Amino acid sequence: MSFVCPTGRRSVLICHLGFSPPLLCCHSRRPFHSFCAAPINKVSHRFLGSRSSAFCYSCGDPASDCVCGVSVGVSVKPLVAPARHDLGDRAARVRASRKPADTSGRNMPDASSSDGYRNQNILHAIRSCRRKPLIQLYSFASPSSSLICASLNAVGASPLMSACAEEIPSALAVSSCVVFSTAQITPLTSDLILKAASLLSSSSLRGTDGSTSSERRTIPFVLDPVGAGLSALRLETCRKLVQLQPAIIKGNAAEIAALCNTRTEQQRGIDGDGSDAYTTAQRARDVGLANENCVVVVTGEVDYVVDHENISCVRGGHAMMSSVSGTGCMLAALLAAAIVASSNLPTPLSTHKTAEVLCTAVSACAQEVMNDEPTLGPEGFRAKLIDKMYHVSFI
Ligand SMILES: Nc1ncnc2c1ncn2[C@@H]1O[C@H](COP(=O)(O)OP(=O)(O)O)[C@@H](O)[C@H]1O
Ligand SMILES: Cc1ncsc1CCOP(=O)(O)O
Repeated sequence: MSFVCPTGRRSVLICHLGFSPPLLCCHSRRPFHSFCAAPINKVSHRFLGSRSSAFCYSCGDPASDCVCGVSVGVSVKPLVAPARHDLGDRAARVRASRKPADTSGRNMPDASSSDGYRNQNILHAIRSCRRKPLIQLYSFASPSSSLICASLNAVGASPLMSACAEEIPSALAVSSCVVFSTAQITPLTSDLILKAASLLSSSSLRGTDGSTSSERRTIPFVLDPVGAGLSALRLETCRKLVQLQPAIIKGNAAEIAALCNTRTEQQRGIDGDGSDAYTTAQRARDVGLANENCVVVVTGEVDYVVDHENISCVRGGHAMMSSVSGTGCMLAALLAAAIVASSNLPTPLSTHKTAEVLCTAVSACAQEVMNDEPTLGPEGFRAKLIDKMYHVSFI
């Protein structure tokens, strides 16, 4: 059964109304038997009676374990929770449409088993930054550029795609975080990227106030090794960037496998090739690609986030994401914005945690879009995904 918020802001759903007292609408504060987009941990404590418990509508987990960060509503159940299949029709459909657990990584911690930040809405945190995070992006392919710019703008960050060698110092001086991609690599862009990355890691970068980077905060960078296994130029450029210590490397399993030297055959295009993402994440840790200073995100049907000790997985999302060129690049750009937002939080998140909550939030948005409109095709999905991220909000 679904309801529309009286303020008209969001359509939400409550599966079961056997609770007391009535819930309050998060936007209008009027008694109303549903919630509107709100962090589930906040609403559950404030509005639920002692005889009720809340389950996230989006992921189906108990409120306290929910990691979606973009919950669109909760289903309210009596305290003694009935079997999961008894949840309301739509929630059951959501669960049925979830991606199957990948068996090889089955027993590993996933995002929902983490600490008190599990409900952190990182997209909201990006929007809440006092100054818009400015993300400088190098060498992204034109098919991805519009999606990257739209998604960064949607969450309240600013994209900058300066591609001029002479402009590197001034572009970097105003950047909050940088993303290097090999999407549209040429010998010229490779030089450009490496020049910019070297400047980032040197102490000679001057801030707009004349200070050097060593006197102010360091500017982190994210590496998106697009098609790393496709050509020697891509692989060599990525290898050199890895030496310069990216904060996050984000790639599909084929790309990360190429960086780990586990693939000898040529990658076919830029898409994932069905390599096992979990094994690849383990390998990234074993060979030191993922280390104390560098988190590796291996994307695919299940995303894996790995550093020198932890591997966690993020389930969710929708297969439609792999039908849209640029969703991987978009994720890299949003990860960069999330790094900035996280460092501005009163208690900054670790880079591992930042990557985990960002992947979770993007996956949840994608899943919600397709749950709302299962008949969407790739073009509609693309637009709705941006709109969904734009409307993510806290009460
Ligand atoms: N089958 C799938 N189901 C759910 N999400 C997916 C699927 N395939 C890819 N994604 C998501 O799409 C985004 C891009 O991942 P991927 O397609 O692996 O990257 P790339 O576009 O770089 O090859 C990630 O957020 C990932 O979680
Ligand atoms: C079409 C294309 N060609 C080189 S890079 C690129 C887009 C990459 O998109 P994705 O983010 O899905 O890897």
